[in-house]
Amino acid sequence: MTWALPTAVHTFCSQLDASPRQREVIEMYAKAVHELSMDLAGKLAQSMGSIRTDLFEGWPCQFRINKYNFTPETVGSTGVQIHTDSGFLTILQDDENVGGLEVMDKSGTFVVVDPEPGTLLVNLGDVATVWSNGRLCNVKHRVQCKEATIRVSIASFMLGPRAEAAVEALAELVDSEHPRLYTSFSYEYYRKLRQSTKLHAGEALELVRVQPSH
Ligand SMILES: O=C(O)CCC(=O)C(=O)O
Ligand SMILES: [Fe+2]
Repeated sequence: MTWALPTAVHTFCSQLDASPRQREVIEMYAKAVHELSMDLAGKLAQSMGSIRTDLFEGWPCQFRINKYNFTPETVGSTGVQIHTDSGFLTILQDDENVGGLEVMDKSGTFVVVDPEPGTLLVNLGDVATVWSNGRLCNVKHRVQCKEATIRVSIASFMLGPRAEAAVEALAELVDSEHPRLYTSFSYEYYRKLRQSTKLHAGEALELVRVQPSH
C-alpha cells in the first residue's frame, strides 16, 4: 500500500500485466508526476514559511488507474462515494472525454469539474490539513456516472511520512495564537483509522484532534 515510487510502479505494472513498452511509459509517467508532486509540496512548504528542503524526502506514494464501467443502469448513480483523499496531495489526470468528477465547495455544494484535455487536477487530502495546522483544506469529492461508457482516470497520491514517522503540523505554523489542532500519528495509523471507522470524508480528523484542556 505505502510504497516508495519504484516499488509502487513495479507492483502496479505486475497487477496490470503490462508489456515492457507499457511498463516503460508508466514508469516515465509515474516518475514525472511524482517529481511534480514533490515540487508542488516543496512550494507549498515554502509558501507556509518553511525553508527546509528535506520535508517530503522518502514520503511514500501510490499510483492508481481507476476504470469505471458505466452502463445505462448506472447512469445517475454515484461511481465513487464522497470522500477526501487520506494523504497529502493527489495529482489526478481525469478522463479527457467523460465527466463525472465533482468537488464540494465551502458552502457544501458540489461543483462539476468538466474534463479539460491537457490539464492535471491537484487536490489536497487529510494529511495536508494536519500538516498545515488547519490552513489547507482537504477537498471532498465524488464521481457521478453521467453516461453509459468507460471512464478512466489516473491518480497519483503523495501519502504522508514513511513508516512510523509522525504526521504533524509544520513547526512554523504552530504558536500561542495557533495552537496545534491535531495530535501526531503515523500515516499508517490514520489510514487504518479511516478504514476501521469507515469515515472516508475527512471526519476521522475529528478523532485525532487535540482535546481542549479544561
Ligand atoms: O476518477 C476520478 O475522477 C476521481 C478518483 C478519486 O477521487 C480517487 O481515486 O481518489
Ligand atoms: Fe479521491
